[in-house]
Amino acid sequence: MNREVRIIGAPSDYGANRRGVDMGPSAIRYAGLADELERTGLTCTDAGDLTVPRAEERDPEEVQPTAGSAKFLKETREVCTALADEIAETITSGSFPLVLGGDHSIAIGSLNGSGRDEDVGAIWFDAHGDFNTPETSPSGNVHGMPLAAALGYGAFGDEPWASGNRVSESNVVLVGLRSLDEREKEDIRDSDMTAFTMSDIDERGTSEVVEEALDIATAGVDQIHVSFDMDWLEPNEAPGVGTPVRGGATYREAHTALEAVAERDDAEDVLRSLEFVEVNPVLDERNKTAELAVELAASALGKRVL
Ligand SMILES: NC(=[NH2+])NCCC[C@H](N)C(=O)O
Ligand SMILES: [Mn+2]
Ligand SMILES: [Mn+2]
Repeated sequence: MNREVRIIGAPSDYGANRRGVDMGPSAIRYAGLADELERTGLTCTDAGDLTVPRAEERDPEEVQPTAGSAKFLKETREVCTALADEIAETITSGSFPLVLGGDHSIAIGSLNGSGRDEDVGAIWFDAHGDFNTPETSPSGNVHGMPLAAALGYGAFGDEPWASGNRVSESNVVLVGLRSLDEREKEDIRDSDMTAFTMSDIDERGTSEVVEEALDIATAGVDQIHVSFDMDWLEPNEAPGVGTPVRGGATYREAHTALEAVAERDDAEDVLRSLEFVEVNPVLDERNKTAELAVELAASALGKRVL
């Protein structure tokens, strides 16, 4: 990474069913993000946190799980619009946006900001597909919907964020899936995205899968957004997440994956923006998950063992 890194906190928990993920950005900063990036040889500035509507004012009705809806859409729109603007400005100014979530709903803003002026691809490291729509979601939680939202599926087709970006669907690659809802499976299969499951990683190995993901994500576009959900990892490595799923990536696989991203970026300048989401300090063990996010951010941005 040869650009100045600009840290942007997006402390929203409106897309998740468990509170606490709004404290993710502080936990990651507290775990030493800026120092670690500087030790890696990067210059970085911290833009602070975006303003998020006050949780105290949330509608208690919307806190209940409701299939076939999208909870806190107004608040999510507000956060994502601000985030998209911040990312687009950061890129225009020649810096590199490193976004700290917050739950994964903030990625609607990240994809919009990253894909505002240019066709972009995306790699999505996640246990989940995050491809539900308000119609298909079993939970109503928008953190299970950001890819469908940014690409304008279902009721999201009417949202300004669907037409407001140039994310190219055939350049979107999901990596390491292991928990999908039934309708979501069908919709991923029917989409133009590419999906690699945890079984693909078991059979072929992390390096090969991530190299292929990078080839697909960058085919015909210059740059990509990388979205990293901490629940991609095995829960014992990353206990501080709201929706843990067994059978995740190991500590070493996670570093391997992000080192591959960094190497490709070194050679071809492919990284346009990067985010780490779903760190929930309330559920964490002594900030372990935030500390891991710091390590992984450094790997993605060029830290090497030797
Ligand atoms: N970003 C996440 N952790 N997403 C979890 C989504 C879980 C489930 N598929 C849902 O729609 O509710
Ligand atoms: Mn996710
Ligand atoms: Mn997830």
